[in-house]
Amino acid sequence: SGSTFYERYHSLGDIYHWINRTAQENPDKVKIILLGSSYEKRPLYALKLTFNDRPNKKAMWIDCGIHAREWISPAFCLWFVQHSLAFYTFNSDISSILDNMDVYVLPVMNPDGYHYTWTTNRMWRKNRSVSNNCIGVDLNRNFDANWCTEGASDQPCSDIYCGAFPESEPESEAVANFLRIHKDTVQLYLTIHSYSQMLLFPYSYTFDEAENHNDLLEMAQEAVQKIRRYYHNSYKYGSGAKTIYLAPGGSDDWAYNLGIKYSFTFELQDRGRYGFLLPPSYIPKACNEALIAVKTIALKVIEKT
Ligand SMILES: NCCCCC[C@@H](C[SeH])C(=O)O
Ligand SMILES: [Zn+2]
Ligand SMILES: [Zn+2]
Repeated sequence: SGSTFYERYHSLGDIYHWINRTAQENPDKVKIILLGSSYEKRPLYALKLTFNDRPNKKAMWIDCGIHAREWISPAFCLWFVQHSLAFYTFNSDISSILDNMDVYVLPVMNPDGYHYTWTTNRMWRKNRSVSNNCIGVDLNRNFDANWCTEGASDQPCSDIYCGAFPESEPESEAVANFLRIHKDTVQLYLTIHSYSQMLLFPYSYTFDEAENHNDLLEMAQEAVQKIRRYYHNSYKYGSGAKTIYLAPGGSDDWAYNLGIKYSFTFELQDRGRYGFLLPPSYIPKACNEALIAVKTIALKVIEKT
């Protein structure tokens, strides 16, 4: 039997069509926001999910596809939007989240790189900006958070090239600009990556603990316990520096320092058997695991604020 739309990976063009179709089919709940454009002048579209007109509601942010080869990431953003629209009335978790928070979803933060993995090099990670003799900046090293210290490279040919300066790239600048403007309403920042099955929180640019470390640790622990209980899969969790590696200039650390005190990086399936080439048949389980974790964290944020 043919798998459904949400159990397949989609080209950039298909995702742009999905964005337009989803907004058209749900005009009262879904708005398209143009955040800016990529280096190659592709639009950076985010969807804003608003399920009621309650005044001065808070919001959460999910970005996907910052790293081009991590195809399960955009697949999750599409999965999340579809699940929210389809299950809002039936699922109490989803409805209590969406009753309390608007959700900004950026399905493909790095469209040039994503397109490049479909046409030319499946293993591409960075964006496609041209520096002197190499292409691409690692957008997750380009934010203004201890920028270009240990865990990033100042070499343009490196896969962790930090860029010429913080927010040198149109993609990271567009996201940073949006979050700066909305920092008082966005309470939860989530950025979706693959692979290695981890739930990470600040800091990754230092081994120092974040001021609400215990809160973040408890929330990650609870989310990981839910994944284990419902999907029998194990995820690691903890601060980025200790749990994965030192990584400065990251969007999560930057959002945290901006004042978004609940900030998490997800590393989705798997642990290396397929890695970035996770087969489409794994999309439902990988996305359901991420979904229950996102719900758990979002509900805790609502509880605490
Ligand atoms: N903000 C850094 C979080 C930890 C590293 C995350 C991974 C995802 Se592929 C990376 O950017 O190397
Ligand atoms: Zn990544
Ligand atoms: Zn990764």
